[in-house]
Amino acid sequence: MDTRVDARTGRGPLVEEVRLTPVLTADPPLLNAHGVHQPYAARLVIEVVTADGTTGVGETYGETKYLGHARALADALPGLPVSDLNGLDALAESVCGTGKGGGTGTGDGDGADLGVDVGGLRGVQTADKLRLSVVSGFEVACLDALGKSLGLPVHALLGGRVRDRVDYSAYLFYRWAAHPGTRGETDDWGDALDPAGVVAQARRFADDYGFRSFKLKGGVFPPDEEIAAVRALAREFPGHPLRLDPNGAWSVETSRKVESELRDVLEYLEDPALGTPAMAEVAASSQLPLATNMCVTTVPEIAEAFTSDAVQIVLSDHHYWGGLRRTRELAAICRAFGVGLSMHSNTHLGISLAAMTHVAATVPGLVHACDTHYPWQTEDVLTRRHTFRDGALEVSDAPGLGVELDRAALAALHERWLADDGTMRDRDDVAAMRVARPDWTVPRTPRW
Ligand SMILES: O=C([O-])C(=O)C[C@H](O)[C@@H](O)C(=O)[O-]
Ligand SMILES: [Mg+2]
Repeated sequence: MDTRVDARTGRGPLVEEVRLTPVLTADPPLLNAHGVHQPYAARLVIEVVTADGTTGVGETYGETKYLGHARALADALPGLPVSDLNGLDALAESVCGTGKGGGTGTGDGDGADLGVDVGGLRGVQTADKLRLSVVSGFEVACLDALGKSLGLPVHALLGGRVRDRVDYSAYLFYRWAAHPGTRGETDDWGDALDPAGVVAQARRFADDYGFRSFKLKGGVFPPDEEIAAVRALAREFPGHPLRLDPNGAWSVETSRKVESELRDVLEYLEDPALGTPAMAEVAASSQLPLATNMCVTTVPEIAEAFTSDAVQIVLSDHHYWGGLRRTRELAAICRAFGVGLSMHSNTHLGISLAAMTHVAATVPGLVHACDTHYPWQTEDVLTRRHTFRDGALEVSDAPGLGVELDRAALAALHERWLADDGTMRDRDDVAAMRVARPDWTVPRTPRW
């Protein structure tokens, strides 16, 4: 019997089993407004096995607070048709909670606002966003399984690709050569702590991967030093799209000063100031577009930000927006308001990069290269790493995501997670900074 599609219901095969594998993947000592990356970052690999013997893979954040929801959803999912993605959303609401008191499972189900996530780097943390971040990994795994089952690539399930390649930008970080303390892997990038170091890093990104757009993670040094670094990049790469992102570390006044000094070389300025009202003040006098992955990260934040013209580009992230279909919904809302769309990235593995590439391939009018941390990740759970050519990834037409799990690599990264005493399982850039600077505390905002 053909179990791919049920002739009576028109639905895909039923989910039989869900496997969750939390992992710790090596992360370099990348600096940001809050501190430094820990030596290892937690990710969760989700496998959905269906009745026709297909396995789909997805990936999302792996911190402890995500795992509780993921376990509840994994227990509830068997029996649902893998094509029933609206059913997946509803199921997640019932087992994880909605932020409106509707939850019966591990979700806290009350009080939408849980504060900010990882020191605010991922924006506000609400009960809904937590659930959506978990759902995103399951949705990708279901789409991968369904695509494999039907012999179709994920982009086809989203309506089909409108481009053959997706452009990515080089994500430049101030960084140390090695992690302080006793833990962590080493790499051969060396440090980058001044304009010359930033330019050398960008040169390597350009030579090795062909990236043409460059984003510098700022908010690390006083603004004048970061302005000098961007100026140095503009001299080395004249005419290339450049971005600077201090993660809201500047006051409105400082943001305006930086904007006026860099408006001739930047493509956009990303989250110069914290929160929609401050962004709107900066935007009012800015000749540069402002981009965000901090003040617009949930649907309820859209109306104020768009109607006050606080942001001109939203950096979507399918993890916290709730998956690939919701990313396309966000894209439609952005189009309606004349707001641009591109993509944000945290530390992630190749499964998420494949998912980002599939959805990006289907979004019309994607004119800005997407962010990705992937080149910083020396480890992966795939049998074949993604290869950037001319700063872009080819859109795969293989069934599903077009990636294959490397079970030995997955097991090794899971072993590391099991062996960890808990310090690396929850991202804490402030604690990681304290290893080098015991007096380090959460920087006040705005810092400059
Ligand atoms: O604002 C951004 O682009 C990010 O939040 C990306 C990452 O979180 C980045 O800041 C990091 O990992 O340090
Ligand atoms: Mg950002």
